[in-house]
Amino acid sequence: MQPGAQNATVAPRGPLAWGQLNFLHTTDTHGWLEGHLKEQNYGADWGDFVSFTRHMRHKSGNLGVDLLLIDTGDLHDGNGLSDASSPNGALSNLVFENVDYDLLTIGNHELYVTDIAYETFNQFSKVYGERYLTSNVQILNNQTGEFEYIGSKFRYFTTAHGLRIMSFGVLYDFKGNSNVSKVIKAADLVKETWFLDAVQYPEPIDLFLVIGHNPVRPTAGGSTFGTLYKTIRGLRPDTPIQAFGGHTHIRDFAVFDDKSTGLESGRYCETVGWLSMSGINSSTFKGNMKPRGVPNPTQPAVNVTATGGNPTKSNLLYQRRYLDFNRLTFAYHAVGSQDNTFDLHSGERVTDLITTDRKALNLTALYGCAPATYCQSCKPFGAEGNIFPLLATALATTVINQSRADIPRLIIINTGSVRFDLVEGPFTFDDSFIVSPFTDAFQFIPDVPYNYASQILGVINAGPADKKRRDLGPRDFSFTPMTGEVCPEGTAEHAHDSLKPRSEPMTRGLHRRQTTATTPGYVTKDDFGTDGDDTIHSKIPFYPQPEYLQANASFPTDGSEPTTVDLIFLDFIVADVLAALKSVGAKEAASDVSYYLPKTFTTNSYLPAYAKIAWQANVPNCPVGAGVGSGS
Ligand SMILES: O=c1ccn([C@@H]2O[C@H](COP(=O)(O)O)[C@@H](O)[C@H]2O)c(=O)[nH]1
Ligand SMILES: [Zn+2]
Ligand SMILES: [Zn+2]
Repeated sequence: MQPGAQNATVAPRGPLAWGQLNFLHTTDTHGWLEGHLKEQNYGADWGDFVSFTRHMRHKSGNLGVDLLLIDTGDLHDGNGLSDASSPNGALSNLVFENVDYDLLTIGNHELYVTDIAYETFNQFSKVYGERYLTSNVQILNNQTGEFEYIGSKFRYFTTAHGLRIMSFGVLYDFKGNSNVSKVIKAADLVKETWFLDAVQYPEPIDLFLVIGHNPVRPTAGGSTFGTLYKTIRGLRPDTPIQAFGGHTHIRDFAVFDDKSTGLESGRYCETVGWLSMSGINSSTFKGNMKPRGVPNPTQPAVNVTATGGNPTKSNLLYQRRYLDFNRLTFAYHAVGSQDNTFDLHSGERVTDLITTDRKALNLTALYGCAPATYCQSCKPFGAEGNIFPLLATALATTVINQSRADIPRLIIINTGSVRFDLVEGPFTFDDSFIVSPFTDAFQFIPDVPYNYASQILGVINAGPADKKRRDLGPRDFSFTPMTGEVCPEGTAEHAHDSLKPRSEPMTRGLHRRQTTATTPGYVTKDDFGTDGDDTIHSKIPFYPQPEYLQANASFPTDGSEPTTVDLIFLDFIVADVLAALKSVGAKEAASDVSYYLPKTFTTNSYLPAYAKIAWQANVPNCPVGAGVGSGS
């Protein structure tokens, strides 16, 4: 745990059930390897996770069962530890690599920027070798001029206790990658000869493992698991298929059929997914089907939340759990691994490395003192305490081209560029990445007639979901409801609703007010019901937010409308803005677009610039630790 972080106070609901085959799953860590320094629920760091995984491996050995560790990508963009280095991930990947994963796959955030794509290919993928699966992602080899797979297309392997597994790693049909990589669509992948040959491999297959940076629920917009599942099931009617997904940042568990399920394990080092299963038929399995001295999995693959459920004929039994990323949880579940000492030298070394990196990156450098907590979804859009009015003020204050400062301007950003709540108290270099990590720059079209410019926000916010995010294919799921997000109707419903806006799962400001034994946090409903959260939490209010935010500045002071405005927007959303201009009949087009500010002033710049202007005076009286700690 990093200096200043706190441990959780509420223990897990009970011991984990261990089966014949067990999994620990992380996804969408986005650089949060230092842990959540301002929240008790998620206070563990990557060093604690290293100790935990080693204890769990040891325990699996004692129990005579298999344990596989899986990660499904998105390693950067979201935290200073990953994003303050160049290229981002250069230091955090070295921390991440201390976990001995069995299978990993690539996320979209490894492919937006060419340097990062090559760092992933040349460095990260080599650390894990054949365990890094990229069944549908290739990169340009500069030497040969040919595209080659970044990692392995598939991996056929036998576990320590003799299970024979065929595995694939499939990224959703991502379209926002830089031009040095190629993402092969799932519909094409499943027609490729090598894929069909791997599914019909001549050696016995006891289980298919399909991991992907890919929403795990096949019916979720944007997921390609349905395509993969149908193809494999069509050729192999009786073999269990187990999926692990990501990208939508939710806790979710989906039942595909009586021997196929999928787990998705949240985001940002808030969640470690646990899945155990027994009943896999295998002539070579030499371990224990029902390990003794621990609970064993009991749930058949029946969707208990669907009306009527679905019948099961298979012998497979499962348990899924979503573990909170804190030391109390890790120590609780590691008990019995060898002795009473949770911290291992290997873990402590990683904790020290993170501390050293944080110092070297100067992550605690202070821009100002935030006077309050501003959350992404715990308050209605525009309400006091909602982050977006603050961001509109910050944009209006800082996005100024001095040569055009007096010209009225509209500034539009995508709310997806905002990744986390902004907490009362010190606003640091680290926090600047936590809230707004991307480096999207501000473009503009000068002198757009106001009657056109004023319609753009409405058009893009009302636009069909499949037009909203440039990096997703048709049936985009811009909703991304963090399941754990404490939504009034329960989280899984949101996961199925492709029109719900993106949101965030926790509201740190609220945590301070909680005084009962249950702390606010994830409350998940999935196909196995409502008992998946390892620590029982109370709900946090959730309000959907629009996809785009607009600020205005230098408007006439007499309240009249300007005739023309500078229409400013992020380069990330230029295509959406141009399409909207066209749809309202404006003549402005791509050739009219240029940069409003130097490209170095980005979505990661405007909040620090604003904090220096508005929040520096508060620094001497800054309540250090304000907004910190759930349940305190
Ligand atoms: O340059 C960028 C890149 C991404 N975004 C936003 O992030 C999401 C994708 O994040 P995931 O973690 O993969 O879900 C994308 O849809 C954008 O909303 C961005 O704003 N700028
Ligand atoms: Zn992600
Ligand atoms: Zn993603």
